[in-house]
This record gives sequence, C-alpha cells and structure tokens, in this order.
Amino acid sequence: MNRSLTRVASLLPAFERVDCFVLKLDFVSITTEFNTQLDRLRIQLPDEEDLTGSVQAILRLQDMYDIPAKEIAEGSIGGLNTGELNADACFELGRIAYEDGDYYHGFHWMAIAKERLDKETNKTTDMTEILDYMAWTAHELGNDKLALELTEELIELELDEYARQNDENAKTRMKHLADLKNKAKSNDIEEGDTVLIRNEVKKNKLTPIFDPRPQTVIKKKDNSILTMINAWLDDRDHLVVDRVQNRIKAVTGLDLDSADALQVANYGIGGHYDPHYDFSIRDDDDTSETEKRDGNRIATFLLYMTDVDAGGATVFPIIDVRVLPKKGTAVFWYNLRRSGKGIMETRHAACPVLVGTKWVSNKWIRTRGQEFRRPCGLTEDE
Ligand SMILES: O=C(O)CCC(=O)C(=O)O
Ligand SMILES: [Fe+2]
Repeated sequence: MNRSLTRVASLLPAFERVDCFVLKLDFVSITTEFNTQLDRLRIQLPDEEDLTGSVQAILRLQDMYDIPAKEIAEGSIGGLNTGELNADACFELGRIAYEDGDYYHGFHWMAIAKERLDKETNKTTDMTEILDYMAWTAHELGNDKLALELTEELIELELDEYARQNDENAKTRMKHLADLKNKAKSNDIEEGDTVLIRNEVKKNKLTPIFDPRPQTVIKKKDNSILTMINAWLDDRDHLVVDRVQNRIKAVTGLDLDSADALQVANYGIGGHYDPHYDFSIRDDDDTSETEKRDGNRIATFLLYMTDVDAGGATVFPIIDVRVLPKKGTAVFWYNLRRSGKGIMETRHAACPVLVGTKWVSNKWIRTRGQEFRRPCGLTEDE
C-alpha cells in the first residue's frame, strides 16, 4: 500500500518538472506533435487527485483496521513488509487528514513527518510547513500550550532563514517576529496580536494564530466506486470466460442465458465496496429494461481470483459471516426467496484492501429460465 503511494507521489514532482521545463522552452520548436505526446503521457501519469485518493485510502484503512500511524510509516503492518514512507509522504497524510477536519490524525502524521525529516539526509519536505500544521492541529485539538511551543520552534526556524537571506525587508520582519516570540514566551498573547503562519509570513501578512483557519471541507465521496475498477466479459469474448460460465452452470444447476456478463473487478489500495444488496429493490416504475426482460438477480456467484495479503474480506454483517479471499475459491448465495422476495440477510460489503490487490469476478444470475430449476415454494417465505 505504501509503495503505491510512494510511486504516485514520486511521479508527481517529476511530471511537474516536465511541465515547468516545457513552459520555459518558449520557442517554436515545441511542435503540436510534442504537445500531443505530452498530453498522452499526462493521461497515464497520476495527478494530484490520484495522490489525494491514495492518501485518503490509507487514512481510511488506518481508521478501519485501527493501525498505529507509526506502523504504516515504518512499513511494517502487522508484521507484513509494506514499504517505508518518507517524511514528505507522511506530511501529505497529515495534510489531507487536516483538510478532512481530522485533526487527531493530522497532528500525529505531522509529528511522524517531523521525526522522519530530522533523520533524512536528503530532505524530502520542509520543516517549517510541518511545524505550521502541527501548531494549527494542536490548537484545534485544544492544546494551546503545545501550539505555542511549536509556534516558537517555527519562528526560530524562520528567523534562521531570514538571517541567511540577510536583506533589509527580512530584518524588519525578523524584529517583529522576535517581539512576538518574546510575547509568546511570557504567555502574553492578546486578542488581535499577530503571530506567524509560515505562508502569511512569506506574504508579509501576519494573522493571529488563534483565528481558526478557514476550513476546506472536502465532501467525502462514496469511494466504493472510485476505488474499484471493473469490466464486463461476455462468454463469447474468450474461451476461458466460456469455461468459467459452464462450470458455474454445472455447480449451481441454474440457467445462465439470462445472467449478466461476467464482471471482473480489481481493488487497489484501500479499495472497498460499501454494504449493499445485489438484487434490486426498485419499485415498478423504476425497473430497468434488463430487469423487465430477465428478472431480478436471483443469485450471486463470486469468484476470488487472487489471495489478498491483508484485508479485502467479503462480509455479511447481518448474519455475521466473513469470507477471506482465496485464489480459486468462490462463494455462492441466493439473493431471492423462491417467491422472488429479496433476502435482506444477504446484505454484504467488501472490506478495504490493506496490503496487496484483490481481483474478483461476479456472475449475477437472473430469474428468467429458473422456473423449473428452482421452482416456487408453497409459502412466501420459503
Ligand atoms: O469484492 C467482494 O468481496 C464483493 C463484491 C460485491 O459484493 C459486488 O461486486 O457486488
Ligand atoms: Fe455484491
């Protein structure tokens, strides 16, 4: 999981460099062909959104499986080697958690980023940024004393930086910051007093530290769709698909002429599927054409095509059943009673993949053609 994040993260700056380089090359030789090639490459490479997605996936996993941040950072989750994170990746985790309003994880990830950065010879991120976020998150968590201490540490660093720059403007700011630092020390901060945030200091515009920073509310999307990729394979597409289909037919004794094509799905880091039913609960007005023709999904045949190193179980919360993915195995269940009524106990979900990737196939079998293979019972609940 960490390796994917590092890969996404490491490709980002490289690509930004390409962009900068191209912008600088302001002469005619940048042909349309060159730009077309570049656009093609851009589609294949991860962008900022991919990075945010990967980071959010890791935070979701951390939450769901209650994994200490340190284990993720050190790349050893429950004894599995998941690859170490550098200070910059930890910083990204802290930043996204902060932007999601999760100050607890935000602070902890920043603290780890700080620790890691101290040890790095080739620095991957900027200490002042880390301290800035730490101070804010500490404040949000109600620990103003710690926020002040971190602020002092930040000022100290900024002062060093200004001293190195040694320009007049910087000296004035330096004096101002030194005054603030003394105030902070004597705990004399009053309302309206101005204490630094790195970016504001940079812009020479100081803001009171205890003003809540405007929140960027990132609305959580339903990641079940975002983190799982799927494709539909028809039995005519490949001999193997046809063979799989025949086996399912033999094992279940059901007719597959009305079944959906085989769905193949891949879950990446943190990939999951929220609890759901495979049959439709729509009312008559809303019934799809497929359903009108072939009926509701009477049964599900779920095949596991890979082992998953950690996470990724299929769970049925109502009946308290958990199925661990194992390559070459499958689960089969009826979604409908003989009467055609949906079985509510079939509600199920795919837990986030923690380590590794997960490949599954789904064969959804429909009611048309099952009249004599699975005849109706005498009562509604049979
Ligand atoms: O991947 C899994 O474990 C379950 C998938 C599933 O429920 C579905 O695709 O409908
Ligand atoms: Fe499902």
